[in-house]
Amino acid sequence: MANRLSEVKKWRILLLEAGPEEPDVSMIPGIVRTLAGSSIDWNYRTQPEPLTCRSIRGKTCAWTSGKTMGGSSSVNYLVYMRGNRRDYDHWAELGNPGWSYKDLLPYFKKSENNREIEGRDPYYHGTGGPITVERFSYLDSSTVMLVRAFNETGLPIIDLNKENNIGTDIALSTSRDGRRVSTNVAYIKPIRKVRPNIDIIVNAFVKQLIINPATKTVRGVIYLKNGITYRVFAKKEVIVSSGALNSPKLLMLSGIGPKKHLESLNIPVISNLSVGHNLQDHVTTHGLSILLNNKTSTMISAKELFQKIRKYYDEDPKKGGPLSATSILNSVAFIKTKYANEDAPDIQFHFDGRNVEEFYSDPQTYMETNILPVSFYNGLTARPLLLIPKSRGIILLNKTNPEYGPPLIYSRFFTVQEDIDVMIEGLRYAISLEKTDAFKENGAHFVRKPVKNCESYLWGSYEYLKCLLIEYTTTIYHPVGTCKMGPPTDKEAVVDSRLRVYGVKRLRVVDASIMPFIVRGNTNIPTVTIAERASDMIKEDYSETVEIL
Ligand SMILES: Cc1cc2nc3c(=O)[nH]c(=O)nc-3n(C[C@H](O)[C@H](O)[C@H](O)COP(=O)(O)OP(=O)(O)OC[C@H]3O[C@@H](n4cnc5c(N)ncnc54)[C@H](O)[C@@H]3O)c2cc1C
Repeated sequence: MANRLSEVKKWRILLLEAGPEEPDVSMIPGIVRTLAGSSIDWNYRTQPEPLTCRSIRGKTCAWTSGKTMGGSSSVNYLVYMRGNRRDYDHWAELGNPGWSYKDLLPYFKKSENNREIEGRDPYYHGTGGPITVERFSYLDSSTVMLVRAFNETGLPIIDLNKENNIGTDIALSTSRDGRRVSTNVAYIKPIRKVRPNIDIIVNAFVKQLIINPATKTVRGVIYLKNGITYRVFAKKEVIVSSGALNSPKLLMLSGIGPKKHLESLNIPVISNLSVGHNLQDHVTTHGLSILLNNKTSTMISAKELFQKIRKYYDEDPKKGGPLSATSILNSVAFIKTKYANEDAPDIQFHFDGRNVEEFYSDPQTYMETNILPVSFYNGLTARPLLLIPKSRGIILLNKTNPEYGPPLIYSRFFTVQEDIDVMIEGLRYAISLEKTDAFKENGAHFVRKPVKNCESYLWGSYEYLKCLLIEYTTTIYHPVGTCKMGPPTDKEAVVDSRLRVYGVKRLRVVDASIMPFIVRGNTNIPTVTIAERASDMIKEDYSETVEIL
């Protein structure tokens, strides 16, 4: 947003970011796990609930979210994915003109600098955009094995970023020469200190919007930096892009949200809207493990690990090797189970590497402490993701400390039975991969030993798989929907199709929170596309022609 809006020479843009500058460490794809729980993570956790995260420490799940320039795109797993045509056509059908797949395809292409264009259809892919997109040069045998295995089950190997994404492939990544390309790297770094009309303040925590209660007009924001409170005023408008967890928090603190909830906290209500409702994410489980054999295990000693790190640092300009990639995380497949009622997938598969013995000996501790680079493992965890959940969560303000305390995240995963049933289909599909030649040749097999707290069920049975979902719940951190876009007739809508907040003037929300329904794929590029689309809408609304500085 800040990049595209500052293309208009006569506009002045102020970008406030609660976190610090993006640290160098986040550039290294292979050590992405170290970023969760670090000082550039908001370190939020879900609230305890009966059907989720029961065997995770404190019966709550971590919900990692980036707190740095680039936001979650600076801590994410770099998978480049757009979702399915139906996702966007559905948004438009709900009464959101301008958001169909046809409307958005030019914006997907606009942000993309695809360095593998020879093998791809230029109708769908762009080469002139700020986000470099390529495959990691490092590939290990398990990554290839998984795509081969899915292919053997009948899934075609396809470009997963066309309109229909039922199939499998090794995913593209938002990286360049073995380094992360976050939105900060792509959009902000190139224009910083180049365009005189953009100011960026980091470590600036926005506490509240300044709203004239009589006219319901947003005038600016109040932010805190180094213990000092500042008030800053906008001539045109304020755009909130704090992500699906923090945008609803900021709106509610400013009096925009569900009346009853705000009144219970003595917050004067400016606009009574369903802010924080409609929370959706791609839920999955840590519970299912695949063991590899000595030949395909990539586990290394501590000494070798240090050598790899040194090698990564020394390589220039193009980084290679295991630290330059997120290896196994890039084997992706999309399937349609018997529950899908559209010609589109309802399960996506991701895999993660793990040390199987350590996981089994103490799953809780392993999950909270595993920060080994992702390319080193002796086993895998198979993660079917629920692409179109029916359950809906909610975000509320923290009663004891609404301003500085974390928001209360009630994921409410699996509160609709069908979500469990679809996921069980996904888990069974994953287990069926064991029969493929690809698995057999790689010596890969499922560990048929029940995990802790699910011992009373027969491994592989419906009840056992359900137990994995409820005890070892996780998401891959794709929260969306909490400031839902919709027409005025939609009682849950928070913003209209031009992303203006209902009942308040001069305020928009532009981030993953506006998605009315979650997309069938990873959410970074869809969010970038929302920002690209919204920037043009804002320029249209002010009838501005762009003159690049
Ligand atoms: C661990 C992880 C792995 C992921 N993996 C992938 C992946 O591989 N592929 C993919 O496509 N997607 C992935 N995602 C999801 C994707 O990164 C997000 O959907 C996307 O970045 C969301 O963008 P956003 O702008 O809505 O929010 P964010 O990126 O979260 O940005 C919000 C920004 O606002 C700032 N902020 C919040 N509150 C305030 C405040 N009060 N004052 C000032 N600033 C504030 C935050 O610090 C942050 O910088 C992953 C996410 C995570 C966390």
